[in-house]
Amino acid sequence: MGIQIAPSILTADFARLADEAAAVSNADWLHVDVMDNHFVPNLTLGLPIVESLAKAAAQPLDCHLMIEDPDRWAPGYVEAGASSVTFHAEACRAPIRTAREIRAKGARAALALKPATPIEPYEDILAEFDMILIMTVEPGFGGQKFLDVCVPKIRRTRDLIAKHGLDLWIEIDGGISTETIERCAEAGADVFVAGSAVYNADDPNTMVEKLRTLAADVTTH
Ligand SMILES: O=C(CO)[C@H](O)[C@H](O)COP(=O)(O)O
Repeated sequence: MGIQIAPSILTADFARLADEAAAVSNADWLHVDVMDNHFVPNLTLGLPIVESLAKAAAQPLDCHLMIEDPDRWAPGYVEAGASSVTFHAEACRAPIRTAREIRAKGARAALALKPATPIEPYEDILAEFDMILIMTVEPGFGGQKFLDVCVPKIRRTRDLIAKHGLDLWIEIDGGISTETIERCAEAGADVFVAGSAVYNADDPNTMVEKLRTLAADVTTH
């Protein structure tokens, strides 16, 4: 699939979401951060807005659930129109069942890891997923500083995927900019979430292309 850029609408104007989606028309995905004020200390949006955005946006929706009890809610996001649904390892009670439900409904299933959560305990269930999302900030807010300490986990995840001969994408989320994207791409990431770097840029579409080029130039896997 190559390098993919997923602008996060967390930094967009929530009153103009359709226009904000159109402003990143050359992005591969629209990244939608669903926060419940329990799993993370912030509250954003839920199923009704995802359902409307799925109809209004040209890009497929990449829904990142930062919520408690994703086992209950995740399949509903596929029904609402998400093409990829990510839930957190730290919040999920039945990751295999939930991933299978997401896939059975026709979307890609992804497992997210907070910065202090290792990938190794999930090695045996990697094949249940289409993507691993590695957080490079503590989840909850846009505009935070990239955590360099997460980069070795990207490399270890890429090695585990190769060891098992799988075809998973690795998505990176948090503090991604022209300053930080190359070290993540070098380590093996291929899907890049960027909120403030894209939506605070003078021209969001130009920034999407700049990020894509920087990552593609250093990708080796
Ligand atoms: O999941 C998130 C926060 O929990 C956001 O997607 C992420 O932080 C993107 O924002 P930025 O690129 O500004 O860091």
